[in-house]
Amino acid sequence: MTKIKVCGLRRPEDVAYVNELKPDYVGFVFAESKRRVTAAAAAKLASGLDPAIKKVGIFVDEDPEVVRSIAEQVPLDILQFHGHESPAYLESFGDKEIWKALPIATKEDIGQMARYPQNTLLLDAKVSGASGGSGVPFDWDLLSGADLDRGRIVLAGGLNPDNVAQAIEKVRPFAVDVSSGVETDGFKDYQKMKTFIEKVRLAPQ
Ligand SMILES: O=C(O)c1ccccc1NCC(=O)[C@H](O)[C@H](O)COP(=O)(O)O
Repeated sequence: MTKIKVCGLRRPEDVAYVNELKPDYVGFVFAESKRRVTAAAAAKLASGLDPAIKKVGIFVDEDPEVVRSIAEQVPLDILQFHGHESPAYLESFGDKEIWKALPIATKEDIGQMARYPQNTLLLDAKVSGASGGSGVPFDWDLLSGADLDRGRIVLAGGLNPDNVAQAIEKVRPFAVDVSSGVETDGFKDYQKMKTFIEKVRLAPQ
């Protein structure tokens, strides 16, 4: 079954929605973003989460000491990096599970996948001026010929209830990641989240 990550939780209502709908992962954005949360706010939200839902912290070219400090305050299961982090930077977090985001717009971008053989890769749209959470899909056909069996692939970028089944059929990712596609006016929307999760669970696997 394709796993589901809902990214960008920032309100107690968002926690109530995911506790009911039970995606596999939720994300807290600690990078520059309209969805940014402080470590204290994320810790409070995380304390109310169903413990079966894994917590992912999102960072962009952050000082590793700041990442470590946030991971001490918030019980993060996974660190997700959306900047220019090198393999050595990622290795500095030891055994912690890491997801490395790669922005994709061209076939050349696919070549970056080989740089990170150890990590789960999150393939996202490359959008000028945004590190993630843009709500824009990339051309999934760019992945034809890519080594999608190299390890876990998380598909992100502009997924929504209307396109997620097609995305799963085409890419067969380990997980799908959504943020903008389950929002209305910049806030998480219960009905969209519910429909998105239903579409994933009903998609032929
Ligand atoms: O969501 C953000 O605002 C964000 C900002 C900076 C770096 C990463 C960010 N999000 C990371 C995610 O995992 C998003 O879910 C992913 O980029 C997909 O977002 P969307 O296209 O809005 O579904």
